[in-house]
Amino acid sequence: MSNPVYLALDLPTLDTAKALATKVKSHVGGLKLGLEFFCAHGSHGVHEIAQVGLPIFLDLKLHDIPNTVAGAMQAIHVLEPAIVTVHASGGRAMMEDAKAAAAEGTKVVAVTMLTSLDERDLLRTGVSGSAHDQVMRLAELAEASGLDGIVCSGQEVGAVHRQWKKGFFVVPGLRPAGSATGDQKRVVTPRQARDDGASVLVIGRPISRADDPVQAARDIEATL
Ligand SMILES: O=C(O)c1cc(=O)[nH]c(=O)n1[C@@H]1O[C@H](COP(=O)(O)O)[C@@H](O)[C@H]1O
Repeated sequence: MSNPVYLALDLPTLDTAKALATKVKSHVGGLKLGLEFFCAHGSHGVHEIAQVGLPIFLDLKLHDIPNTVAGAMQAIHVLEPAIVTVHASGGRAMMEDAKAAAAEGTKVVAVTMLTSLDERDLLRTGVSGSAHDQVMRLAELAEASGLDGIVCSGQEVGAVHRQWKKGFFVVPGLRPAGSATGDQKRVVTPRQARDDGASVLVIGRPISRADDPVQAARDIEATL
């Protein structure tokens, strides 16, 4: 089985991101480039990181009217990402058009409820009920819209997997036992998420901020 860990390269410079990716590349299965990276380094940065030779997850979390999101999806064909994110709360038409505009080999997955939110945060956005119900509702909408899968926390992935057998599930908010959670609120261990059906494990700071990132990546790999 290939390594399910995608390393989140949320780092200040292109050089540090590329150096880290090169160092840990034998111990992770892919590289995730998010908003911080893309705003700073754009397409040029993505091409640079692609040279490391691992699949690229372009985490742009697109959320706009259908026409605009479809245009953005078309604009990134040239970057050949393995995975791209949109927000499920953008609605069915937006997700349908995003998938229709994506390149053939790109998986489009919908962010349901960010792992940095808990139920009190959800209520403040006007949504009452549990994180579980919110994720299940948006997962159903993403599946009906023809997407490949969703992003959710490890606390919900088991339930979503039981409901959507062939879905592709991206799980961030992962922390090895005993490590700092930082801004993440719905957290599980990488092993727990994998056992519950995660297809991809997104891990950033537990590797990138470790004193020895290679050892941290190896230690996580050994638990899987
Ligand atoms: O879409 C994501 O990747 C994502 C969704 C989500 O709900 N929570 C979440 O943390 N992420 C991303 O996953 C990564 C987690 O990083 P760490 O908390 O440092 O492991 C970051 O790059 C986030 O942007």
